Amino acid sequence: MTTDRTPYPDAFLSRMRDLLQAEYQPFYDTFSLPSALGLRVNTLKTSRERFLELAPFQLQAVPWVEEGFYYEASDRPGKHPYHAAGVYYMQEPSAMSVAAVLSPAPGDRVLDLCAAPGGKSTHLAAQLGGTGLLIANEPHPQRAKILSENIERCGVTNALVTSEMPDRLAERFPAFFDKILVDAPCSGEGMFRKDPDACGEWSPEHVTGCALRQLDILQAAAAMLRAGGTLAFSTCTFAPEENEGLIETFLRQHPEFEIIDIHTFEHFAPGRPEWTSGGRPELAKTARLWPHRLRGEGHYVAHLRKRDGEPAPRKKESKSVRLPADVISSYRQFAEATLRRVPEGDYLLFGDHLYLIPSELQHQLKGLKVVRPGWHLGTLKKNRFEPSHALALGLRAEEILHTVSLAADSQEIRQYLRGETISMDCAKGWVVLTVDNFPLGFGKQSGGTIKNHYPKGLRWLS
Ligand SMILES: C[S@@+](CC[C@H](N)C(=O)[O-])C[C@H]1O[C@@H](n2cnc3c(N)ncnc32)[C@H](O)[C@@H]1O
Repeated sequence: MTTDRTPYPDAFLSRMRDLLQAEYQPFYDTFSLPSALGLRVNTLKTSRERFLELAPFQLQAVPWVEEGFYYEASDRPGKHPYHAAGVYYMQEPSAMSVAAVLSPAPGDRVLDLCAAPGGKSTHLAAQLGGTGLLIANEPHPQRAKILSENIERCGVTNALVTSEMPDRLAERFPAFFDKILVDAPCSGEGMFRKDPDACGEWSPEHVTGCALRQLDILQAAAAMLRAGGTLAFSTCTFAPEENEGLIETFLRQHPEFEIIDIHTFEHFAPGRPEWTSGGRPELAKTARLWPHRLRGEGHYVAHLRKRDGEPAPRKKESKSVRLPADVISSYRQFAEATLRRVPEGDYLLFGDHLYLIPSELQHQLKGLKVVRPGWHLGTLKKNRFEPSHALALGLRAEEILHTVSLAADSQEIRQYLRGETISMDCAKGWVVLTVDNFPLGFGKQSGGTIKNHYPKGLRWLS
């Protein structure tokens, strides 16, 4: 039931009033304020400083993430060619805190278990800087596709996208990962202001159901973390059952885990042990992001370390699978004629599609639903090689022999993003079109015209 004043369920509001007491009014007042809009610079593509020189937006720094900025609605960054080039990811500012807490180190094996649409996966990938390995998993097939497109747009070359239930992955990857993120499906109370329709599904029973599902997901995550590894658990809800209460239940069942204090970020408020049945004081080391205390939506983050358990399996020297010689030679012929750096490593042929994949996973993927097995290089078509969009977006302009550099406000950029041909005399054959030196995609020049290879599904409407 809702009051006629707000779309928010009465039971939700009265629970928040009981929990927050004197803080309830400032909390409640935020529901009539606009949500903060955020974008995060993709450091796989550029630095924070260079972005600030180039970006035509009204930006203010998000205090808890160096790469994060607030923008104004009139900036419309989703309509700028930089977005198509993966220069930034539009992400709710509080949500940026989670990868900042998990903070993977170069070379880590990282799992993002509930990953679509990919805000936190692309942040984790940027932190890895092309090293190590990221598995971004999303069980819902349609959402996994969107996740995969975002991984591609952001130029991530060391990630796999899977679409599995967590327990199926846990069978395959025991004690495998150094860092795991569980950004759990939740009752979404923290997003009610941004999206009042999200209230429709809410009920006290829904909250209980979410907590049960989160515990299952956490159990699978625990099995996949190596001894000494760390795990971040986050939700965008206020319900204690899905936050401190869930972590308390998990710790009771998993004494090998401990909470790491994340109060190095001054804007975060401590977790609330008094809102759980057991009241374990260390729950105060988890963090709550409150909309009345910072410029962002409601979020909860817990950072856990697995003290002991199985060590990570050693990296296996897997024998790379040999591909037919004509496949490799057709790829190399293309790459040597088009690129300054030829991406090489362990290849995988998936139908006609050629990928580079992390070698240690060659034999672990069989039987899993894999949406993107690695960096898609291109497709073999009757003895010729056609490069993929992912190849263009995973390269830096300096790594490409022939680029056509377009200004962000040029007519040609809009033509290209709409899928139109462009009249231009440049190097014959494959070229990469760039916006201010950020690759946007392939085209093929002949007779003074560049044929458009920007993917049909991504094209801008006229
Ligand atoms: C909060 S969203 C993730 C947002 C994402 N991390 C991001 O930053 O863009 C939770 C995701 O978990 C997925 N999900 C639902 N049930 C799941 C399950 N049992 N195991 C793993 N993920 C699940 C949902 O489809 C949804 O995409």
